[in-house]
Amino acid sequence: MENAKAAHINELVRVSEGIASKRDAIITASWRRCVADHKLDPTVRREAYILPHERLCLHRDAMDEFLRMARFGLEALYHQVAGMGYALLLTDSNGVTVDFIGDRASDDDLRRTGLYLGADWNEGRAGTCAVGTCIATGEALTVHQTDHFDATHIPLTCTAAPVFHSGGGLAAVLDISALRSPEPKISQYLALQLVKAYTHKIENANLYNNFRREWVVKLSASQEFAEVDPDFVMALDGAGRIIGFNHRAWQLLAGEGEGREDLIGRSFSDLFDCQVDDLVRFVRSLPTDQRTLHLRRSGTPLFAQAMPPPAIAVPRPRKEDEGNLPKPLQAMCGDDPALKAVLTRAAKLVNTRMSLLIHGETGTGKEHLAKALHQSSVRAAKPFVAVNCAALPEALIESELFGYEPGSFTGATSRGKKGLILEADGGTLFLDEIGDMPLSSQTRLLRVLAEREVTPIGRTKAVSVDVRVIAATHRDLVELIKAGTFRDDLYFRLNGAVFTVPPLRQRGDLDWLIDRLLAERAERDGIGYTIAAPALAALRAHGWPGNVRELVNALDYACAVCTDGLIELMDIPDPVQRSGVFEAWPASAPTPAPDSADPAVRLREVLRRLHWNVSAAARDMGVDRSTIHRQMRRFGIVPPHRLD
Ligand SMILES: Nc1ncnc2c1ncn2[C@@H]1O[C@H](COP(=O)(O)OP(=O)(O)OP(=O)(O)O)[C@@H](O)[C@H]1O
Repeated sequence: MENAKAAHINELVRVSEGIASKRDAIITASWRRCVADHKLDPTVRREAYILPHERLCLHRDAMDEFLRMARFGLEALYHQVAGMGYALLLTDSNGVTVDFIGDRASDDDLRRTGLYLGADWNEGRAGTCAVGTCIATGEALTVHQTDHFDATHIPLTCTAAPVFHSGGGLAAVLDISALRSPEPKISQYLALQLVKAYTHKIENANLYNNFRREWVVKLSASQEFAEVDPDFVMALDGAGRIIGFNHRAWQLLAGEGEGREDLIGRSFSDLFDCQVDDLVRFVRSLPTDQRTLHLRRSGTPLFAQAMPPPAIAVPRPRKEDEGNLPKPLQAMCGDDPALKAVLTRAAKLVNTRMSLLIHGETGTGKEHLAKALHQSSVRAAKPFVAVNCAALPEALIESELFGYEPGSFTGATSRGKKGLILEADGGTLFLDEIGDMPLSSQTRLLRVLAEREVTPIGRTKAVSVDVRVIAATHRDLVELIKAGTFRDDLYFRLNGAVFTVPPLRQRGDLDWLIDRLLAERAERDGIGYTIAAPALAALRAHGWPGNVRELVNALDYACAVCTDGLIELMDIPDPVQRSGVFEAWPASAPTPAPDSADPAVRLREVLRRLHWNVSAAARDMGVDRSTIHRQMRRFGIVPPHRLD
């Protein structure tokens, strides 16, 4: 045995030095990666590494819902191979074994060799192995006996295949391994086919689970299999765009050089000779042998089955919905075409259960819009519950949102807590600053959205809940997804429809808004307000970085300090007066003497503070980058790196 290990190490060294080998290319490429990239020494043997229990729990918690769903697939596969000496491992995308089924009689051997719960099979740690190399390449493969990099693993045969998320990223790896096997690698051929078949089943189950309320289209070359075991599965939103897919669908549809994520958002009718509205025919009206559609690129015919979203009882639109906007939405804007278009589209969705996502800078009125949507809907008589995800401490967010049973954790009150989601039952839950929600809460929120159930902390049984979720953010969620701090599956659930509330400086109805807010204050205070021309000019000239909130505050201040209801320039808050001058500064004006209230000095200060980053300064001052550039030219401000 020691000789075999020595020969193995010799071969590894030769291959890593570039000498050709008869082994599969995927194996030799991995050996070279282990030496060149992972800096593993072929002569050093490493025992299997099993994560401590607490760390394993973190890995398991992060994919809790997926694990529950995949368990059935694991058990079904284990039944197929029971008695043949195989153990089954499901690892996360880092190679940590988060689920495991093995023969109890071999428990000690399995644990020692790392075929066990908590074992880390990342290629960087374990060397060439089925799980690690599958993660590194995205390919299904068998790593048989001396294919392993580390001589410690030579007795094993391991076969693994990737399981992808319905949004494209790697979700998990399914592995089937044995402590002993015949020498020829071909002996594992059936194991490879089985693992591939089960990863496909798990992917499909995950997709159906994630998109229970969307159109799901199943396609197969066989009429009989389209329903029961389709090859290609896709989820579509109401506009017919792809929002989820299985790996085979990606292989079928992706163009040259396209990544998995590129398929998201593609129009179904661009890829197939079929519109989303035609899918209804594939549900029941056509005989099964006529339920075919064709791939546009190649003309390939495929049999189709479609699962429609569950029917939602939408009450007949009220009279006012038919032409004009519902009153609460109407009250949000004057004659601004961009905002009007947003409100008109939103009005059509008030009574759907679709989750909505509202984008916009701070203070633009995202919560105001969410409330107006709630008040315009049939849920108006039920609660509107707003949660600021950024303001809730991470430790409290779960108990605040999901509630808890009496005494379920240290610090829990003796009466327990209902939780904000259940408080909103029947009404609307507004999740402000959703981009700041911690990942663990995102996982639980996803389950609430998918299953319409909440499980309060300390309770084993879920409680069903009926909420309309509207989320808002001023952050770029796609960037957060790329950075790994926001779940892509939650994003796809939330963005049933996306609205962007324009910043106040871009709105064409500022005068209307000022009038409206003053009229509201007049009614509140029992006094009529008039605004003098210079004061109005200052309001018009301001950049409003704080948007409507800043305007509301400015007018509240002006109403409080003005005399006899006449708002003069001096009644406007200082910063607004000043930046009014700043914005309206004539191009030919002489450069003013330095003074901290001076716009040139202020701009220079902001730029210096933000290391001369024009975009950051524009954000800080609530104006466009072009305004900053223009004003730098006007005031002769030159960044230090351009001085020479
Ligand atoms: N169209 C509007 N008409 C009247 N008041 C408005 C309008 N839009 C916003 N407001 C008022 O402006 C203030 C800020 O609005 P809101 O809280 O909805 O903004 P937001 O975009 O949710 O802010 P943040 O991102 O900071 O949470 C509130 O006092 C709100 O009542």
